[in-house]
Amino acid sequence: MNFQNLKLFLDIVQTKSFIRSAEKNYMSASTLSRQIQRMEDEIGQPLFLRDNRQVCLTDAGQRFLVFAKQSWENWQQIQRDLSPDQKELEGELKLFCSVTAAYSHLPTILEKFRKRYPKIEIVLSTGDPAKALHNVQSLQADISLTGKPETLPPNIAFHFIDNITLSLIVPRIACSATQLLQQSPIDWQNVPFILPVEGPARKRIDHWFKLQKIKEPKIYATVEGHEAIVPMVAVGCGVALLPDVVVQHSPVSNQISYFNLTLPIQPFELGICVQQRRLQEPIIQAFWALLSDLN
Ligand SMILES: CC(=O)[C@](C)(O)C(=O)O
Repeated sequence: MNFQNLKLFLDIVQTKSFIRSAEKNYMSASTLSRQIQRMEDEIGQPLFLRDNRQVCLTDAGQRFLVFAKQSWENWQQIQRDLSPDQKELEGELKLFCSVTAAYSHLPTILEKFRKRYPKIEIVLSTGDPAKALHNVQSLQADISLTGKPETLPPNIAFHFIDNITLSLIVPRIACSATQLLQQSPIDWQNVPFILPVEGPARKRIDHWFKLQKIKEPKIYATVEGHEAIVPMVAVGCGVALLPDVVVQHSPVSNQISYFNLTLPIQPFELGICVQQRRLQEPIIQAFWALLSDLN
C-alpha cells in the first residue's frame, strides 16, 4: 500500500465516480480500476460495491476510509514539516462566487485554507455566478466557484465540488401563476417564468423548455444572479427553475413551494476554476493542492 493509492481511494469516495477520479489523476479508468483491485487484493476484501451507475463503499471500505483519511492527512503534515523550504506563504488571493456559494460551499474550503496559510489574505467578491469564468479570464479573480459550462475553455482548469440539482419553485400565495399550475393539462406556454439572464442554470432551463415543448415561454423578467429570483417568486410574480441550494439559503424559502416536475431538470456540476497557466503561482498552487484533500 502506498500513499498515492490511498489518495486514489479518497478521490473515488469524494467524486463517487471512477471515471471522474481517473480524469482528475490523469489516468484511464481501467488503470485506476486495476490499482483499486490491487489494493483490494492486499486488504483481502472489496472496498467498493460497483454497478454501472454508482459507486458505494462496503463495510470494509467504510472502515478503511477512516484509516485512509487519517493516514493521508498525517502524510501531508509530515511532508510540510520536513520540507526544507518551509517558508510561510504570504500574499493575496482574489476569489469570486455567488452569494449562495459564499454560504454553502465556500466556508469549508476557506476554513481549511485559512488554517494552513494564515498569512494569505482572501479577497472575496460575490455576484452573478454566470460571470465567474469571465472574471477568471479577465484576471478580476484568481479563482472562481462556477457551474461547469458545456464546453470548458482549454486554458481553464476545473475542480469538481458538487452536483447542483434544480427545482421548479412557485408562490404560496394565490396568483395567476399558481392558478395556471392547478389546471390539467398545464398550459406551460402561459405560465410566467422568472429566468436568470445567462449561465449554466439558464442553459439547463432552456433545455428543459425544449423537452417540455415550450417554444416561446412567457418571461416575466430575466434577472442577474439567482438569489433575487426567490423573493420575486414569493411575492407572486411568477415561477422559477433554480438551483436547490439557492432556494435553501434564501431568507424567503418558507414563502415558496416546490412543484413536482414530470420531466426533471438536469443538474449541473459546481466547481472551482482557475487559468491553467496560473497553477504554477505558489498561492494558487497551494489552494489547488488543498482542494484535492477536501473529502
Ligand atoms: C452556480 C453557483 O454558484 C450556485 C451555488 O449554484 C448558485 O449560486 O446558483
